[in-house]
Order: sequence, then structure tokens, then C-alpha cells
Amino acid sequence: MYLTSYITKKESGLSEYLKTVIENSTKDHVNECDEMREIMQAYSKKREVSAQECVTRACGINMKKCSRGVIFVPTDDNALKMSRPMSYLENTTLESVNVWMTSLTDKYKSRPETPEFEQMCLADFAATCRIVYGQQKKGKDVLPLLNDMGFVQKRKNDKPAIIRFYRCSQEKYPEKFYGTLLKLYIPHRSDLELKRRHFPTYESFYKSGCVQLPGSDHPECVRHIVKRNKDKYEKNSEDIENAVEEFEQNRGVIDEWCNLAPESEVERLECIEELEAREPDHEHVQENVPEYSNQANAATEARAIREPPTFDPTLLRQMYQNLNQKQACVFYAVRDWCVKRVCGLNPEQFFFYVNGGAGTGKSHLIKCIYSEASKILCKLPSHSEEVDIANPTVLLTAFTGTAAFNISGSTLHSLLKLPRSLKPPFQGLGNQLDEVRSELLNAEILIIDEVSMVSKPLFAYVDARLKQIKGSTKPFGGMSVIAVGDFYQLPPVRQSKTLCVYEPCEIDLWQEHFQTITLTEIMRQKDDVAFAEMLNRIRVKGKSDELSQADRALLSQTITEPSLCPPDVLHIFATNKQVDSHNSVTLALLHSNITNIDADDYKKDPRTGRMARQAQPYKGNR
Ligand SMILES: Nc1ncnc2c1ncn2[C@@H]1O[C@H](COP(=O)(O)OP(=O)(O)OP(=O)(O)O)[C@@H](O)[C@H]1O
Repeated sequence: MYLTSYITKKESGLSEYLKTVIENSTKDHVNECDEMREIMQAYSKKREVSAQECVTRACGINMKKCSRGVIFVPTDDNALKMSRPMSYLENTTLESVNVWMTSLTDKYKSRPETPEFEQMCLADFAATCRIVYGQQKKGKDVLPLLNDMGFVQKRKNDKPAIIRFYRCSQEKYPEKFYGTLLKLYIPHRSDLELKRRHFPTYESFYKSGCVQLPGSDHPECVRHIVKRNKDKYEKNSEDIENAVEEFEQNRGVIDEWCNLAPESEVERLECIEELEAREPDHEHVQENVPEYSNQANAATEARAIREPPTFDPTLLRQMYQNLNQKQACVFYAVRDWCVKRVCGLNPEQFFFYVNGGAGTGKSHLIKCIYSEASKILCKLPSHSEEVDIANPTVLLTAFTGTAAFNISGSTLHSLLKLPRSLKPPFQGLGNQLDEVRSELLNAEILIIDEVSMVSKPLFAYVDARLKQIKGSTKPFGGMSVIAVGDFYQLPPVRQSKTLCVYEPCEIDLWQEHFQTITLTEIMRQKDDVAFAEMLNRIRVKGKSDELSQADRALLSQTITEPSLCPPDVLHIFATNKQVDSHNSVTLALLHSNITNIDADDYKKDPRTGRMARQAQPYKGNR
């Protein structure tokens, strides 16, 4: 699949893209040189060329060896024409019409008038003949073309060339579709022969027309002639077309890419979304992705890996000692694994999902695990010489910036340089791979906090990315994973699929690998057991389930007049407007001298891929 996709990569969108660039640059520039430069830049940025192809081209190495010639046959009514060279044009008069280079189709129409050439359709001509120049004109069986168009020679019988032509959809563009069939497979000397008086369209001529071929003594249906010639050149075209269509529709899930080619990730799509000025794909685009910056810039880009959290050893010891039974269970399981790893016992990868309601001590446990595991794993042989904090052994991450900040970690997007759109196919790291690989090569454990916000596509992407970075086909590239969170809390943005929903048709990393450990003891309100228990009941309550009288009474006790509410306690509001108003009032109470600073808003220019400062800040942006 990987190779097929690589060698059949499409460039179909490029023409449309260039058209837009040309239209825009015509509007923007008076100077043709600038216009040309802009088009060239757009072309070079948009064109998808892999690193391998670049090297091959730059070094002039043959990209492929082919025992057959491959000929492109232009069949469009308005096919692109190239002008003759300047040196030629300078010696012609203004009235001269002979200013265009002749195409293969022109040469076909001027083919020799021998019986053999008369019967040839354009496809035959392209596949079995070659235009010869210079000394080759003196070769065997070379014939002159009419109208001084050059010379032609039949190819050796066993080596007809492969013909390529633009195929268009029969449903969407019937006229072009039938025009192509007729031009390729009906012998002719002028396009008028293919669109005759009684047949206003190519389609009508194809379906009801008859022609008498040179050398034949009776007319024959156009359809039949087309079929006979087409069968010579398009033997399996329908099967191939159906297979391609099926492949496009049922592209494998993201993971398959990595399973097939984890090491040689050369996806060319890295810059597509940067340059595409299209509407975001709502299902796959991650909204509000914090710290996301696809405009990598050494000066402005925040480091992917934050400074690791450090704790006072005495405090840490106390934290370990005070872990409750379930917390301790996970903590020591991970600790044992780390010890085995350091001793060279190569323990199996583990995948834990630490679940539990609000305040059950999930983040607290993460901090303990992180500190202890980092301390032990830094003794791994590869780290013994110099422990570099930029090469962590445990990765602390979360989906949102806030959650990541709370645990002194990084967001998944920034750490793994994930693209904004998670739409398949998987986008590799391209030339950032080495840099990320060197940063994360020593990582052994990945911790993901607030996992309820991680969507299925994002999780699959993390898996794929780690496979790429680690160069391993094992799940998550061989790293052990601790996912922490509560699926009763925030779901993924934009109604993306959450991890805990099982779908049998997909490879489900979550169901397949993760072992759940549920923390039940509420640590945040441990001095108020009644309240903590009520919170647990509310956590699992359905929308239509009534609150019990006792719970209602307990909650009602806390109702108070807003004016009586102390200003310095946490306030929660239903709308942003109320939040803004409360913040403004509180801020004014704290500081008298307030200065407003307008934000500078930047927007990506789809043509250049660069961030351009907007004249006006966006309204309503926060
Ligand atoms: N074993 C423990 N000993 C003492 N305090 C603890 C322990 N576990 C957790 N805590 C404290 O309980 C409070 C809640 O813990 P924590 O924030 O880790 O819970 P959480 O499950 O992550 O909550 P949430 O889901 O709301 O983010 C914190 O103040 C934490 O320090």
C-alpha cells in the first residue's frame, strides 16, 4: 500500500491550486517577473516531492529503469501549446501563424499517407511509432511527415510504448470523456471528422455514428472500432479504476501505514494543510489545540519538552508513603517495571489506564510515578554517562495546555509535533524526524493525563508517531503508556470519538491493550466523606435520574446569595460573559492602573505558507 501510494501519488490538485495562485498574483502584481516568481514559489512549495526523490533528482540518478517508452498523448480540445523558441520567433513576421511547437497529435494528423499509417489511430501512432531527429532520420524505414512536420519511424514490433492520457469522469464530463475515446481510437486527420454535421456531440457520434475506415469496403459502427482499439491499450483499465476507487474509499486506518513502513516514513503531505486554504475538516481538526505551532521557528517556538518537574526529596518520600492502597498498587507496579528495565530484564511493555472520579488523586499519583520512574530509568546504561534533561525517560503529557501545565508536562501536539488535522493518511515528521527522535529516543514511558479528551484519531496518531520516532512496529513504538483520566469528565472536542467507545470494525488500541485501575477514594474532600460520596453519586448519574432527597438537601445547604460569596474563592459561571465581567471587576479591585494592549493577530497566507500580520485584530477572538 505504501509503495503503491508513493508511485501513484496524485498531482491532480496542483493545477487548480496554481490557477488560484495565478489569478491572485495577476491581481496583486503588475510586474510579470514578480508574478512568475510567485507562481514558481507556490509550485515548489505545493509540489509533493519526497526526500528520496529530491536526492535522486539533484544527483541526476535514474529514477526508474523502464524497458518501454511511455508517451503522453494530449487529447484535450484546448491542450496546452508551447511557443517556438525565441530565436525562431525573432525571425518570423508578425503575420506568421507558425509560432507554436507541434504536438504529437499534430504529427499524427500529418502522418504519411501509406495504407499502414492511414489505418492507424492516434493510440497506435503513439505506441508504435517514434519521431526521429538528426542522424536518426537516415535510419531504416524512416518516412517524412506531411507539412514538413519531421520524420517518423516504426518502433520495433516487440516494444510498443505505453500510452498515457488524461482520463476524465464519464458522468461529470461526458463530452471530454467521449472526445478522448474518439481522438485516441478512431483513425482521423482532423477533429472535424470526429464531430460530424449530424452528430453535434462526441457522445452522439460515439453512440450512433458509423465510419468507413481506409482500406475497408464497408462502414462500421464507431463504438465497435473504439472498442477494438481500446482493448489493445486499456486491457484492465476498468478493474484498475475500480480498485483505485475502492482503495480511496476504504483507505486503511492510520495505524496500517506505520505497521508497513515505520522506519521509512517519507510522507509528502506535511505541508499540505499549511498551504491549503480550505475549510477545516470538522471531524478531524483539533480545535483549541494549545501550544500548537506549525510555523516552526527557532526564535519563537516554545520548546516541546518543558523543564521536568522537580520535587523536594523529603516531600516526595512523604507523598509516596501517603499513597492510598490503589495508588500504591499502580505506583509499585510501575516502579518494579523500571527496576527490571534497568537491570536488563527487558520486562514487557505495560499499558495502564488509571481511572477515578474528581479528586481521587490521579494527578497526585502521576507526579509520584513520574519522579520515581525518572529517577530509576536515568540509570539505564545509555544514560549513565550524562543525564540530559532534554532526553527524558518519562514523557508527561496532556491534551490541553492547562492540564499539561498542571502536571508540568507538555501537550501531546507540541511534544510529538502532531499536525492540526488528523485526517488519514498519517503525516510523517519529514525532516523534523531526526530532531524529535534525538529528543525522545530515550523515552520509555508515556504518561497522558486527562485522557478523556483524547479522541480516537488522536490516540491512533500518537501511536503512529511513536512508531515512527522509535522505528518500531510495536504499539506506541514499544513505549509503555499510563493513561490517566475520567471519561465522566471532559470529552474530546468537536464530538470526536472518545477512546472508551468500542468499535469492533477498527483496530482498537484502547480495548486491546489497556488495563484499567480505578481509584475510588476521594482525596480532595477526604475530610468531608458525605460530600465526597455525593460527588461520586452525581458523577455516574444519568441526565434523567432524579437526585435523592438527601443529596438535594446537602447541595441546597451550600446555596448562598451571590453578594455573600467571598470574592477570593473559586467562582464558576455558566457563560463567558459572566466570567469576563467577574474578572474585570476583580481585576479593577486589585489594580487601579490598567492598560489595554491590542493583540497582534497573524494569519497564514495560503500562497506562501508564511504567517502574515493582520491589519485589524480579529473581533471576538480570545
Ligand atoms: N495519597 C494522597 N495523600 C494526600 N493527599 C492526596 C493523595 N492523593 C491525592 N491527594 C490530594 O488530593 C487532591 C486531589 O488530588 P488530584 O488533584 O491528584 O485528584 P485528581 O483525581 O487528579 O482530580 P481531578 O480529576 O479533579 O483532576 C490534591 O490536593 C492532592 O494533593
